[in-house]
Amino acid sequence: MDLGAITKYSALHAKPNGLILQYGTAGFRTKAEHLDHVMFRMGLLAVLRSKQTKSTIGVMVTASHNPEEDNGVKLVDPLGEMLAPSWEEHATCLANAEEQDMQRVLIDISEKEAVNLQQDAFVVIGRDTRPSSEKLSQSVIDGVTVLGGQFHDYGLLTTPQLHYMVYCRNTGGRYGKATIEGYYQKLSKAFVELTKQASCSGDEYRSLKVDCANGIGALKLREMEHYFSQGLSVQLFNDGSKGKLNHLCGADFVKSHQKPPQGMEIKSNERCCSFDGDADRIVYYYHDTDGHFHLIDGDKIATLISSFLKELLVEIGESLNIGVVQTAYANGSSTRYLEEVMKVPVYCTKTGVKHLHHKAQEFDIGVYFEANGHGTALFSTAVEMKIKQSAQQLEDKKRKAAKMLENIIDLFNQAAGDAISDMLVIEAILALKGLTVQQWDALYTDLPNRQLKVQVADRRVISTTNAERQAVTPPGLQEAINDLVKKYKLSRAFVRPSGTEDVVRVYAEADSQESADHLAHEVSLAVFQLAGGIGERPQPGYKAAETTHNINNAFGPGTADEHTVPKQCCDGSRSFAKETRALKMRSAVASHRKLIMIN
Ligand SMILES: CC(=O)N[C@H]1[C@@H](OP(=O)(O)O)O[C@H](CO)[C@@H](O)[C@@H]1O
Ligand SMILES: [Mg+2]
Repeated sequence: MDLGAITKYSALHAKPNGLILQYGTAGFRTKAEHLDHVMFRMGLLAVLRSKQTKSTIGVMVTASHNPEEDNGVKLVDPLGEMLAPSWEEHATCLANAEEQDMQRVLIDISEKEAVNLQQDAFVVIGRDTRPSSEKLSQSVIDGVTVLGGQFHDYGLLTTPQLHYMVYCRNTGGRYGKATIEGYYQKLSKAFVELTKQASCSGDEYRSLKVDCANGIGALKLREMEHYFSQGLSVQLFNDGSKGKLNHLCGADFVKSHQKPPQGMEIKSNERCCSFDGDADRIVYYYHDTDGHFHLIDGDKIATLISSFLKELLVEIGESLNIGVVQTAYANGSSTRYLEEVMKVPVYCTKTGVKHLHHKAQEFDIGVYFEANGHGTALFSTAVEMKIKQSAQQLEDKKRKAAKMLENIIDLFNQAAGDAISDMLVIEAILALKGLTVQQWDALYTDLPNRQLKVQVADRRVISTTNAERQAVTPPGLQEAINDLVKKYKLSRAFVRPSGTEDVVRVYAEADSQESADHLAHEVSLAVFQLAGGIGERPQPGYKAAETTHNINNAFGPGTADEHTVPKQCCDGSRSFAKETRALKMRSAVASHRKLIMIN
């Protein structure tokens, strides 16, 4: 380690005084202008991690669904997964070290992790379309180079494409070719093979409207579309030619506001979907003939996928264990449907895909999705081999099912949730099963729900257990929530400190939108009173409703307030549900009566 060179170059990427950032659920995220030193230092850290693991490490420059002015960075571990937790701590230490402490921190990390400094290092870098991303990724490269690491800069990539590249490079090409062409070819070949097998189609034309959030997804989907055009025609909206990244569009906007994005004209019953800013999340939606908006979120995507996989396994005659992994945000109706109707075991983990991913790895086939549309399916190596064999050996119908499963396995991005890959999986399943978007939506009816956020002086006063569904501290909070939940039917509520913003999130679910709204408000008040609320008391009518563009994993001076956008009013999004869903809900409520109540 040339400590002199590190000190010299580090001074060119100086840390702003007093700024403290934390490696959160999705790496570092804050205003782009505060990130130069973090990028340089993550270049250094990626080299150490690469030396330690003797593998290629990825660095992705993106702030996903955050506003265009923000940016962020995260490291990708050898099998394309999120950085190991102990290294997240190193990342936080290194990012916050004062200039004079940099050498010591680097040596500390190397010693603690027994890094062989003589080992070669290789780092691959990708970035999204933000104006700040190119310069910031150059700072990553500076960090890599000064520690003597080799690198390959992929330039513009979606986040899951970078995860794919890392996975390919560390598995000797068995997973696929580590080029953008390799990615397009692997996925498209599997998709075209699958759709060729579809004899009937629920929708007359296989066409789909895609809102690309004015982000990288537009560029990559445009590059890719001719590879799979035989099986699907896509119409791109919010492709970055005029609108601002993530502004009033994208998966996060659609999910949290439960309304369509701007810039997309939707005719009734047309199938539409939205990507987020770095194309690792996807949600579907449509307008029914009465003009009502229907959202199909990650929970319903997981249901479609797992039921299809289960059917194929039955057809092949294989009894492999398949599990679905969700978080506490999963709609209660989805969990119930999966467990009681589909008879699939469901597990709940903490928020953040790294938790879901790890749990999903425990099954032969693990399907995981966050409600916001981030997820994928994982297949154990043994399953992949078994299915490959079956696709060669079995007869007729069974063989056809095994072949389908083989292609589906290739179509998933098993390194990370991937909007493009998930979109193709969903389109293939709908075509193969001859399902329309309405039929898919009708699998179950979501319980009305509400998400709010509350500002407190220090969100760390809230600690949770049981996959974040129960608050352990501050004292009295969980008891207060229990009492409130008892007042409503089919109700459930929980609170947790966000890992990406300086807020406490509140989630409530009940038999009607009014009840869910009331419960969420009352729980917000309990948080405000018992967990040190600051600013205005939560008001009914959702002044403190979830907004799309709030960030904060910063604790330092000049960070918290600066990055919190003014609270917006939510439009009570599901008001349409009041009249039109009354009927549907009655039957959902009736069937829920059989359930053991979570309250
Ligand atoms: C309720 C919710 O959607 N939370 C999101 C959000 O995490 P929070 O820890 O809730 O801020 O950002 C994460 C990273 O993108 C994502 O994994 C997660 O699902
Ligand atoms: Mg994202």
